[in-house]
Amino acid sequence: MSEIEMRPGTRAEARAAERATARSARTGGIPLPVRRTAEPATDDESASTSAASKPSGGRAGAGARRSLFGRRGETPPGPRATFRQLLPFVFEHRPVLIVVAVLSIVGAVASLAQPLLVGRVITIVEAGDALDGLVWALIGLVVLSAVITGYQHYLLQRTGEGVVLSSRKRLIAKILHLPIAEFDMRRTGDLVSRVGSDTTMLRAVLTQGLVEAIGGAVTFVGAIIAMLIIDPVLLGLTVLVIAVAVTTVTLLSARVREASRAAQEKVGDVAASVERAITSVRTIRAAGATEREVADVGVQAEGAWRMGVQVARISALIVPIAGIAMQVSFLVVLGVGGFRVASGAITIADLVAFILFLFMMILPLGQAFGAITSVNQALGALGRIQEILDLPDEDAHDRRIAPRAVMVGPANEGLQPDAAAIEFDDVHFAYAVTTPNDPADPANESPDEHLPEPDVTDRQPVLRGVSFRVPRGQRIALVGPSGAGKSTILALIERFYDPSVGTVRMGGLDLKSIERPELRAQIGYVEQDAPVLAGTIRDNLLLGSPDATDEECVHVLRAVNLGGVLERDPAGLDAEVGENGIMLSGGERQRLAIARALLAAPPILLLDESTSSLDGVNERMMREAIDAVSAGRTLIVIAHRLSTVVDSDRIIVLDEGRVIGEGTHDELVRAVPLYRELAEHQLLV
Ligand SMILES: Nc1ncnc2c1ncn2[C@@H]1O[C@H](COP(=O)(O)OP(=O)(O)OP(=O)(O)O)[C@@H](O)[C@H]1O
Repeated sequence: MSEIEMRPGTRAEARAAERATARSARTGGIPLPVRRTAEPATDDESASTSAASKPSGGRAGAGARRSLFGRRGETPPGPRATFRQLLPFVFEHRPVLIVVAVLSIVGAVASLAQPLLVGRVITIVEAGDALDGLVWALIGLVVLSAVITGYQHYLLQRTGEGVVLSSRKRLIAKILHLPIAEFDMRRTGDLVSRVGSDTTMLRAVLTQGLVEAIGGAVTFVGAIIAMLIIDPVLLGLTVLVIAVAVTTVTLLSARVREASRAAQEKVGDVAASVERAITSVRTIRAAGATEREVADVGVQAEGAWRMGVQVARISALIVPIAGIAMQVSFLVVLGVGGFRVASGAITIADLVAFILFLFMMILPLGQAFGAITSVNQALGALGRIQEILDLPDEDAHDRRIAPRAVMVGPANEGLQPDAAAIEFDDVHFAYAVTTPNDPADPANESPDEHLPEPDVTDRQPVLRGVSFRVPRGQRIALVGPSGAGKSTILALIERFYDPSVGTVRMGGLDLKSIERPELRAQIGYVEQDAPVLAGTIRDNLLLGSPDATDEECVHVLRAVNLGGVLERDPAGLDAEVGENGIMLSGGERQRLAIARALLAAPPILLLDESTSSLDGVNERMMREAIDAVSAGRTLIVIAHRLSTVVDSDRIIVLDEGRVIGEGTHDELVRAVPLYRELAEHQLLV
């Protein structure tokens, strides 16, 4: 299995490895011991980790990863959608579809009238009578059919685009509301592929599928009735041939659906690999790994190609089956029909009309076969879409446990003024990691759907009984070795995750009783990594405060020592920052993110200090920025350079998920060996 294929299943491990590599940089070059919680969780601890951090998408969650664990290159069954799940997407466009259906019926009737007119023309010509307006009527019918077909085609294409649009909107809205834990376990590229590629498959249902089948059905039934009237014997023979073809196609269609779903999953794998390669292009280049990455993505692309070819192979069987059915029935009708004309059972005009009706019957049959293929392909893709749509939102769990949040009305209503701004009370937490079972193990087969159940394994605790208080208006620093759990503490305050045991409070209220938007309105959060989005400086600043004026933007930029970036580019606030803010230095990115948080003027600011750009100038600028932002608000800073936080009101020292010391810099240097070690390495004592 390639490195890329392994990736999602081992994400936490990969992350741990990355952290290990970055460790010395993160501690400012201090050779701190790796603080890994190697011992197994106690019962108490593992119990404590379950509820909140389990991935919500249990079975569904496994689907995205399942293809990566396939047996001998086969893709095990993945998420499947039913025809009923497809209907809401189609029925959203009911009015247009009704128009199309009516047009189809009119077109079908116009088509059905043509053989009758042709038969009539032959009879009149045979009798030597005048045709009068019959030819014109025939031409009119042909033109009418063509116009109806063209307009119907346009309407269907347009509606197909509408289905793609609405499915994309629903999917992206759902993705952006998923619990953060879902993103820990899913590959970005695969999610992007579902929005981009899977949704387009739904279009085919309309353009080549369902609605044309309505007109087709009318033509088909009409033709059968006409043929029955003309010659039941000939019809019987024709139906026999066609019944064989229909049975074969129906059997093949299930395989089309499965192969199509697998093909879409492979496309998701390709997208995930491409996303990884592009987002890490500098690292890959620097590591001389470009060709290997190209080859790896190529392998993924070939996987997608192989599955695409498999779909083509199965679909290709359907086309000749329809063709053979048509030819055989034509030959049968021609041969047997010739005998019947010779024996006087039917006239030549009847035979010609019968043959024309035969074509009319076979055409919708071909359409129906096409519809079966495209509907099955769409169901394959819809399975992947529905898998995400069925996941609960971030706040779904809250709605179950707290139907009405304690805080109603303005965000700070209900907060107790004299309570601590933030308080951790015996908090335990572990990230849940879902590892798909090996599908090769029959014990893992779930009998009903043959889907291996994910094995949700609670991992070692990251926080173990953490308690501390952050009084209002104070500046608190969290320090400790890499992996001690500092960023996790901020993630719990933001409610990206909930504690497994214990309580986190804001203003005396359990965070779980505060609705997330209200909670987050109280908090500014500056992440450690990639905190800047592609776009302009203005885009970045206005992200959380869309109504801020230019003056306010410039003011916060200056407050964090970023006035310079405005001067060096004539575009000023409209200067582009590049993908992930690549056009800015690491320190500037961090300060731009602080400015963004500052603009919203939150009473509480969480700052996960960057581990990079720790040269003297940046460090000074960061210290000044922190001074500026701490005025009049509660500030919790994760510090990797103690110099930026020595003058904090209090410093909390964490190690292996526990608070091992708390106090001022001087107190901690005296009392906590780990802190003294940190301070010594950073030449602060
Ligand atoms: N999303 C996640 N999924 C699974 N494990 C995670 C996740 N985030 C962090 N961890 C693990 O939790 C532990 C604590 O991580 P955390 O980021 O809180 O540490 P930290 O003290 O902030 O480290 P650093 O100083 O290096 O940023 C680490 O072992 C890490 O691998």
